[in-house]
Amino acid sequence: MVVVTPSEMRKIDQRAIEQFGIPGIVLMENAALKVVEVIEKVYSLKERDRVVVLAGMGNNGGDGLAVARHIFLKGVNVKVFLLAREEAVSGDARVNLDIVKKLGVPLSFVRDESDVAKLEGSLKSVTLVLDAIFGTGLSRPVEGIFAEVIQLVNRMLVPVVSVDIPSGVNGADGRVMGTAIKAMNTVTFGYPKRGHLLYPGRKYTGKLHVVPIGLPPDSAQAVGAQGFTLSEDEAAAMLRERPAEGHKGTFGRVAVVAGSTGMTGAACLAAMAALRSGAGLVTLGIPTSLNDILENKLTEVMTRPLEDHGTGCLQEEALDDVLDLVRDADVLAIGPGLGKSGAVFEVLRNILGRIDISIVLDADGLNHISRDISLLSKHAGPVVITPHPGEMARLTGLNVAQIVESPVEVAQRFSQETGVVVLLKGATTVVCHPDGRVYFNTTGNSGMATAGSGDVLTGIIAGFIAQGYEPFDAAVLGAFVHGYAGDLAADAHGQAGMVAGDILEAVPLALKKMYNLLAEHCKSWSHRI
Ligand SMILES: NC(=O)C1=CN([C@@H]2O[C@H](COP(=O)(O)OP(=O)(O)OC[C@H]3O[C@@H](n4cnc5c(N)ncnc54)[C@H](O)[C@@H]3O)[C@@H](O)[C@H]2O)[C@@H](O)CC1
Ligand SMILES: [K+]
Repeated sequence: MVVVTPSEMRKIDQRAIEQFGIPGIVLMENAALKVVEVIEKVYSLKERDRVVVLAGMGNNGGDGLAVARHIFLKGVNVKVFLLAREEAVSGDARVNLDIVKKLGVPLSFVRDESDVAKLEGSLKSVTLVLDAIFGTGLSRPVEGIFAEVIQLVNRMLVPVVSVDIPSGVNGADGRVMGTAIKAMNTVTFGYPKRGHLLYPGRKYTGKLHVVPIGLPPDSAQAVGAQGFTLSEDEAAAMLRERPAEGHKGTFGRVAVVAGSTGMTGAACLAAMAALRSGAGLVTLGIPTSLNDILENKLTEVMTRPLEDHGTGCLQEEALDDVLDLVRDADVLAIGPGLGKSGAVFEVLRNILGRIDISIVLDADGLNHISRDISLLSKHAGPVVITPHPGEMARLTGLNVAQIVESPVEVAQRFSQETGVVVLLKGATTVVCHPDGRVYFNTTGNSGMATAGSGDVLTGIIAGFIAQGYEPFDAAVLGAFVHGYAGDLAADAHGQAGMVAGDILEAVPLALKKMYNLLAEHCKSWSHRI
């Protein structure tokens, strides 16, 4: 599903109106009818119910006024509070304001403290509040009477449906502009906006309903939108067929170089995740002193001892063996638990210059690369990096707060500057392609913020690349499957106590569910597993 920015949405609306001659008031009416449909489905309003509509001066307010009219005509007790002077309302919103007035829909103005007190009285016995104060036209921080009204609604803990986006949430990046409505449901038009999917906006949005309003087909593509998210169906549709006649080689070979003393778990999780995501063969390169431990811990993964001079940490002399290990592989996952010694940096530096298979670079691998990010551009094959905000901070020289505030901008810029696929982990993980595409991942939960979770993700992505997925698709699907497995793990164990091993164990089940979904959609295919 395509995800747009407010400015792309403005272009989409403009194009529908100017190039296709669909009047703006028609789009507004379609939008309002869809909001009414969702409200009826979720709340099944009766005549005795009381609805308060909060309308701003723009088209978002216009939508709210049109919804108020429809609810009024159904006989429901509705009251509109307009947060604007009447003269300030123009265009399509004005048309709807005039209709509301002529129909006699109860209408009050909120201009000062005493009006806010009146609103508070009305909110005491309300069934539902419709928030149509600001939409995608929000252009500055919310202050004054607007902030007071929003905070009042949040304080009263009444059920809120937001029109298009919770008022106060920035549609471009999910930032709260001073204060914002906490909605239980949000009905948005045509396409989800980035602000619905990025935190904190995602939390304020509640359940998101994306409804059609009669826009011309492929509107988002026509204005060059490059954001997207995946529903379960869409993610399942990305899965590659697993040929019945396939053998180990068909499903690819993964080399994992990981681990050091005290960090053998990272190596195990990454290597096993590659197998669990469907790769045919996985070989783990591991410092020699740790080989016996790994041989014991792992059954299906092959191991390859690498020179460590008894230190439990990779030494420069390991390079030839690493190059040999990689010779037969389709992809190299390198980094988890490798440690911070200079020798590891030397190995990494030499590998990047000498091989051309895809590389998934994570954890300590990324910390080493921060010393010289030009190495990323030197690699002849595709590179996927999977930093968390701390690692992204080291890579870019920014601080963590800057990364968390603008994850998409930072990841996108880094991807474009270095030519690598950047998967930036977060509550909403984003994946950026150097060509500008951005994926917003919505699976997963905060129980996944647990040691080793990222190692599992690295393994899954490598496993997908080995099976022939394009590196960007592997990262996108990897983020989806990792989060999906995390959700299954949380169902089984709860978010507090789940550990990375639970996520790993749930990966095959997540994949099975997705393959089954795919099979349901195309019954004729023969790859149900
Ligand atoms: N044809 C269209 O363009 C359609 C637009 N639709 C609705 O229109 C909305 C966008 O409408 P608009 O562009 O009119 O914008 P909004 O209705 O979101 O609000 C913009 C108005 O609020 C003011 N404003 C912005 N930030 C403010 C702040 N912090 N404090 C006080 N005032 C502030 C602006 O100056 C402007 O007057 C969408 O969210 C959607 O709900 C829908 O009706 C569908 C069709
Ligand atoms: K709104």
